[in-house]
Amino acid sequence: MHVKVINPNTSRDMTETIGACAREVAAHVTAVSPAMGPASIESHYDEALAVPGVLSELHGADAYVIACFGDPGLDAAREVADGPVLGLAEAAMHVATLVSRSFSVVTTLGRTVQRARDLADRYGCAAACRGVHACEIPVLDLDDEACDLVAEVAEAALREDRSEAIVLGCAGMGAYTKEIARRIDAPVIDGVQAAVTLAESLVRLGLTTSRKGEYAAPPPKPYAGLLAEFALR
Ligand SMILES: NC(=O)NC1=NC(=O)NC1=O
Repeated sequence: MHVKVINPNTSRDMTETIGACAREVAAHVTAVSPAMGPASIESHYDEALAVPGVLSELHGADAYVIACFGDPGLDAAREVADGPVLGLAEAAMHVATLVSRSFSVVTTLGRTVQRARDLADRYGCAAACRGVHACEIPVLDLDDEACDLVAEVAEAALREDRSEAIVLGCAGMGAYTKEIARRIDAPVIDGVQAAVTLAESLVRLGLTTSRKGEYAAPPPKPYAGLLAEFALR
């Protein structure tokens, strides 16, 4: 079973971190980053510019994970991938509802908070998502020292929201998962590990994206300019 984990940003260190987290829960994982895209994703603009690169990587595996908490390009990926596709937010939020009645999201910048709330609503998890809290830390500053800050925000989130679990709102936080769970004595869900595990489960169930309707293959048409190189068709 081969799961391809696609880091939509082009920061190699993050791709390494993401791959290491994924390999803790799955045997055959390839962690990649597209040749083109933003160094990190912290805005709608970054997210839009990350999608063509994500779509160009959807080949050569049994299942795919889009390893960014905004789930960039998830719906488009499901129209063209040859196996199931999971996003971090969707996977982590659903896993959180399997171990708690309510969860809080701890994310990077305040400007991405509403996006996380929108995704909770889209995935049917709005009632369980008691709050989204930002650490106000840029994605590429999520180094070892940042773990303390993320843990503090997680502890405060549980208290303020009266929630029962924490969803980490960035692929770059995955290395903190066990340490934060130890400090706050509550389940902490890393989207990378949740998505990889669910991806493998779908393959084991013999399930992939339905082609009946919204996720049917896109209608054939020309794609002009640079997109012609990346359009998977
Ligand atoms: N909320 C976030 O900042 N998400 C992310 N930006 C990235 O570049 N990767 C993420 O997971």
